[in-house]
Amino acid sequence: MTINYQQLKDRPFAPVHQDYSQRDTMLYALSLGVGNDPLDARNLPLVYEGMAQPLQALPTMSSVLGYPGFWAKEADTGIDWVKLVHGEQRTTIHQPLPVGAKVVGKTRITRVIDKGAGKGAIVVSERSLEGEDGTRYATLEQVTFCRGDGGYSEALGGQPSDASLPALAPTPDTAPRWTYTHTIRPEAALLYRLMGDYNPLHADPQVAQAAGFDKPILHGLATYGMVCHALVMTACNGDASLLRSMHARFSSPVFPGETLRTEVWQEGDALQFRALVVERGIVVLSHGNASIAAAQP
Ligand SMILES: CCCCCCC[C@@H](O)CC(=O)SCCNC(=O)CCNC(=O)[C@H](O)C(C)(C)COP(=O)(O)OP(=O)(O)OC[C@H]1O[C@@H](n2cnc3c(N)ncnc32)[C@H](O)[C@@H]1OP(=O)(O)O
Repeated sequence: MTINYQQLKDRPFAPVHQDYSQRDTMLYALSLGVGNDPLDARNLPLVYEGMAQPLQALPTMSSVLGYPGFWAKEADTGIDWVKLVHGEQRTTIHQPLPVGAKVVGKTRITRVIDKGAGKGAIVVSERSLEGEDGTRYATLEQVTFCRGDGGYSEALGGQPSDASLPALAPTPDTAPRWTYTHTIRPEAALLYRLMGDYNPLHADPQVAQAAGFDKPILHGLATYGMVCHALVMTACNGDASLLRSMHARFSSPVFPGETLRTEVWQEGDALQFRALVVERGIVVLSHGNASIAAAQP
């Protein structure tokens, strides 16, 4: 299998229409473990519709709506799908997501980048998430690191390679303003895949081993959703509607059952963040940059 640059750039994606309800919104949050700390009532408006504060959708729910599925597995892509991992996710929020709506996701591939033989290739796709009434909710950029596809530009008589996305700033060396800890349930990946990413890497031990991991790893977007929850609980003081953008790099795999600690820095409306696995002491999500609607006290 070899990536065909032009075929990939031109790959058509049918618009994905989705009608989701407040039950889906609560299930999304529950799949990330929201609510497993019953003593923190600020979590309840994300998972329970009966509070005085109305139910809210976590902003990263946009990453599972209008999602085109695990299309990299289709033979026409030429991608060695077993070896791919999610590299980065960048989300720009135009309007807070309703807790239920009819939406449509429109996906296109914007960049294909050769990192060199033995290193990998990067595929960047962009999805516009819109309401069926034309409201723009979010623009999502997904960076896929295709570990098995490096050196494609030398194949097929020579192929182009696009410029990389602008680099994300690393987090500061100073102490973070906030930390927030999530206990990741052992079955978290089996639950999260039901949000629409059925990549067997997250469920099947044999596929995980073929990809070079001891066991199935957690979806990058599950870690991303947990970190978004941490941002909402800290810098947004529980108000999910304040988040305006959230960009981050997946720097190392996370395994279900581990403990995730998110660290957050704030300067005015700009946030920086990263997340570590406590048991192994390693950074798993880095280069986190976000913005919020107004500086919080
Ligand atoms: C297409 C269909 C869509 C499908 C979407 C995804 C579907 C999901 O089901 C899949 C998942 O959720 S996988 C789980 C989440 N992701 C991960 O666990 C990946 C963790 N990260 C890694 O393993 C390494 O960082 C790794 C392997 C990514 C890179 O490590 P190294 O090879 O050691 O990289 P390094 O030598 O440090 O750098 C080489 C060049 O690559 C750039 N880079 C590094 N990490 C990156 C990352 N995470 N994302 C994007 N680019 C990255 C570096 O900047 C460097 O670039 P340059 O040579 O230009 O300086």
